[in-house]
Parts: sequence; structure tokens; C-alpha cells
Amino acid sequence: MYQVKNIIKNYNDLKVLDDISIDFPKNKTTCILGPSGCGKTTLLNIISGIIKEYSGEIIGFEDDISFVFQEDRLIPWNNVSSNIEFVLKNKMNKEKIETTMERYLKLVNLEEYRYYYPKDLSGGMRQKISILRAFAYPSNLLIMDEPFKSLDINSKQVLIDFFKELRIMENRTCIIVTHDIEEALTLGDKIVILTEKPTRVKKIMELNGSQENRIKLREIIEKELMM
Ligand SMILES: Nc1ncnc2c1ncn2[C@@H]1O[C@H](COP(=O)(O)OP(=O)(O)OP(=O)(O)O)[C@@H](O)[C@H]1O
Repeated sequence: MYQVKNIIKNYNDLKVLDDISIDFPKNKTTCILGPSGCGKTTLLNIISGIIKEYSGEIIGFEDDISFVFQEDRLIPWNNVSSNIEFVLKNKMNKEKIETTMERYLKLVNLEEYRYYYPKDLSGGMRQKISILRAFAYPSNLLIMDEPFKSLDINSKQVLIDFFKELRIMENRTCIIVTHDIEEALTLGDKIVILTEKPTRVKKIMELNGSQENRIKLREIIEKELMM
């Protein structure tokens, strides 16, 4: 189990996270939903070690983690192929990197772009590469901050289906921040709803995988987010 416990974070006078405790069960996907600006990215930055000033505890996150940030983190002077290779090279041999790269680029119709530099790709293309690179990196924990936000509907669907497929094969633990209730219902085993700032945990929902209650769950979440 990965855990954050009693996390409090202020930026000067702005109270952002106000005693946040969440358990992230292993081999499950936890989706974090909350109003804009409530501190979701701040929480991920605390988990990833980017933010060091906060009070509370983070437990279990010393594992190898792959991240997908809201904006892509591709290295501008490396082409697509080298960007992927750079991340995977400590984890797999050249042959495995090559087969992974071919399969993954094909999946999102980007095979022809493997020698392009990030500046010559669209924002959506760069985001697709970032997402696939994180999927390909064999970490125990995958953390994604609004990963599908800048993607067109088709690409989003392809990546969501692929994510579901990988999850069945790999049993990874995932934490996904999203604004999108449907996405949370599709991907989450657990949904954590946060309040407005100063932000607390408002509701935690464990989903049992059945689609029957989906409409009802959606209504409950919408209501929680509006209140
Ligand atoms: N470095 C910073 N210095 C001061 N205030 C900050 C800093 N980073 C974030 N904030 C403020 O903290 C609050 C939470 O920001 P954060 O980006 O974590 O929210 P979020 O829930 O991820 O937002 P969104 O859903 O819009 O992406 C916001 O009010 C933001 O203005």
C-alpha cells in the first residue's frame, strides 16, 4: 500500500492541502477528482519529491515510479526514438526497446515520426509519446496528471483501451488525477473526491468493476463536486 498521511501544504498565505490522507492500494487504480486549483498537482508533486516543503507523511513511494505530467517532459534535443530509449535503456535490452517502440508507436499511428524532434510534433502527439513512454517503463507505480486532457477523442480512446489492456497484464498500481468523471469511472478501482481549498478528502468510493451502477455513481460524484 502506498499512503499519504495528514498532508498539509500552504503556499505563503494560501492554504491548499488541509490534512489529506489517502491510501493507494497496490495493483489498483486510484483516481483523484477535484475542483480546478484544489491542489491535485501539488499533491502529486509532493509524492514525486518535487515539492519538499510540506507537513505529513508519504509512505511507500520510494519505488521506481513512472510519471505522466500535464505537459510532456520530452527532451527537446532528442528525437522521439531517443526520448523513449533514454528512459527505457536501464530497464531493457536494445532488442526489447526496439520491439516495444515499434508496437507502441504503431498503436497511435506515430511510426513515421520516430526521428522527429519534439518541436516538430503537435502537443497531442508529444503527449501521446509521453504517455506511451510511461506505460512502457516497467515501474510498479504509474502516476498520471490529467494524461488524456490534450488528446482528440480517438487517441484518447485508443490509449484508454491500451491502458486497460496493460493493467490486466501487468497489475500495476496507478494514480490518476483527472477532471473527467467518465474517465474516473472507466479507469478507477477507487475514486477520491477532493473539496475546494483548503482542500480535504470529501468522499472515497470503492468501485467493484460492475457497470450497473454507473449512472448512479456519476450522479453521486457530480453532486459531490458541485456541493
Ligand atoms: N508554486 C506555487 N506558488 C504559489 N501558489 C501555487 C504554486 N503552485 C500552485 N499554487 C496554487 O495552489 C493551488 C493549487 O494548485 P494546483 O496546480 O496544485 O491545483 P490543481 O488542482 O492541480 O489545479 P488544476 O485542476 O487546475 O490543474 C492553486 O490555487 C495555485 O494557484
